[in-house]
Amino acid sequence: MTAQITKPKKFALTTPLYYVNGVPHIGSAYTTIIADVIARYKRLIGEDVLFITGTDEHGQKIQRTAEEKGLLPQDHCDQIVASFEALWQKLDIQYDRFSRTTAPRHQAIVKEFFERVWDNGDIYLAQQQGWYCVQCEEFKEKRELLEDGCCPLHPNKKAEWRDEENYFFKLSKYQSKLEELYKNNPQFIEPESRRNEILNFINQGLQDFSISRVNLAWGFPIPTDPDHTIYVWFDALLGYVTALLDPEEEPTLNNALSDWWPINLHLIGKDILRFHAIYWPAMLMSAKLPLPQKIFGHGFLTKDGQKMGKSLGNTLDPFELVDKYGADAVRYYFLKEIECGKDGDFNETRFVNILNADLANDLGNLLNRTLGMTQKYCQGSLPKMTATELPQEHSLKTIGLTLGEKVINAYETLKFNEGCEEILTLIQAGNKFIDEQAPWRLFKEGKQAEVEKILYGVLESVRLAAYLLAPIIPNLSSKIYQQLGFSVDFNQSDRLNEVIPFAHHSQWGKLAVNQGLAKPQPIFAKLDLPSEDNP
Ligand SMILES: Nc1ncnc2c1ncn2[C@@H]1O[C@H](COP(=O)(O)OP(=O)(O)OP(=O)(O)O)[C@@H](O)[C@H]1O
Ligand SMILES: [Zn+2]
Repeated sequence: MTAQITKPKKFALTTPLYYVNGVPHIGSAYTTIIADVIARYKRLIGEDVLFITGTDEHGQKIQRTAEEKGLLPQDHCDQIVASFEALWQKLDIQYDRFSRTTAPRHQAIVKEFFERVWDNGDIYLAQQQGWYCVQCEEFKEKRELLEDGCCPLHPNKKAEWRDEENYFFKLSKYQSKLEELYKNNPQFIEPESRRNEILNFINQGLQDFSISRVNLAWGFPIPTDPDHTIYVWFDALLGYVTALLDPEEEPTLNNALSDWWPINLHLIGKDILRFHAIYWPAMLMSAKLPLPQKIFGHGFLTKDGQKMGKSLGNTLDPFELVDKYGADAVRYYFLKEIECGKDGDFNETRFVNILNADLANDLGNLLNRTLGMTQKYCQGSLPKMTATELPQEHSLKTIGLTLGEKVINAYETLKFNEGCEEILTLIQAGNKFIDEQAPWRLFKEGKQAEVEKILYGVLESVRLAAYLLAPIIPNLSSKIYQQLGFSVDFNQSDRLNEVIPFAHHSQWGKLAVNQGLAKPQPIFAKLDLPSEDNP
């Protein structure tokens, strides 16, 4: 008899390909952290993951930025790309592919795709007149602009009048097909508020959009007319497809789409929703290709209510933030404190307070004090008992038994803040349990079995919390697991599900009997409040 080998499920996800008009800021980091958490979660449950990020390097915005710096566009792009890569390393982002739209093989993919759409009769030449926001690389309706003619997302940049001959894509032809798509797949655009935004927009009737520019050197030429340059967005969206090629593979659409297409999730900010939820599926329909499964548009990190952005310069330096507080702290804060989908203001005092409360006081302290007591009362090894010996009404067991399922559901639906809250409930209950049960008193009274029972329940709670938080705080979870006697590093991305199988470790009561415990060491030192609050 031959054993049946079931192949793991595949999951491909992307961040936007970020414009290289400036070094990455905390907003770019926000999307990439969320995508990394999803990728890590999917790997942990044993799925085969392809996590794509990268950079969008063409267009007027980049050409102008390079000119201002007196650099060749390609040199400018290379410099900025290096800082993106450095930031992802600093934040422990485990991406599989970094897609750059200036890669020569990307040009081959764009050309082949363009030709498909052209052959389908969906491209024509016409006059384009309108207001163009170079920062968005998008035409805007007059009514969308602020009174002074600036784009609301870029209130320091005036939209520019354009009147030129462009190639157009027949978006209007796909109106009813797109309506059908949204109707038959209510989960294609999430969250609900973003879906409604797109439904409202499409209800006004879709207009064809121009997919070429004249008088712009920095980009790929239109294959049928080299006087025109392909519109940066047409090119950029295809960067997701190029990323699917294996490193040495010949760049053809067939090769690119053979293994990982269609992509399961495009994670983006709400600023680029229309491109992904309308233009992109229509372009794919025109090329007769399957559509991605889901577009999720999260909210903005804001400063005084305004979107933080490279163009506006009202951002925070993520390098500084990580240097000061560590990668896990930054990752945790954004996932726990901001509902994925809603906007969130960043405030450093709040940041420090949350981390001190959750990671230093609740989680770190619970591990530390419980391990300390285990050293003192149980000679440093795990109480010789199993979770089945704990009564059904045990307060931590009650929470722990259903926690895994709740947290899985939170990860699957991108409700990370709810997942974190659920886990914190167990941690806080653990601290309360120790205070109430006072094992130090029981130890003095010689009630060793009771002491062991208490410590086991609490250590198991910390273990379960650490496991379920591992996609968010991989370094802290590794430290906790190691102190609990497992030789595990959650940053080891392959075979994690074999070493610490999800089906087992995500459940309550799996701490092994007789496991050797390490000496307690604080996992997260309390942070100082930023200087303006700490005179
Ligand atoms: N303030 C923000 N909050 C959340 N995500 C952001 C923010 N700013 C940028 N992003 C992420 O980056 C994507 C946009 O990338 P882009 O390279 O255009 O950055 P940008 O800083 O918004 O640039 P610019 O200010 O020039 O428009 C968004 O879709 C989102 O994924
Ligand atoms: Zn704009």
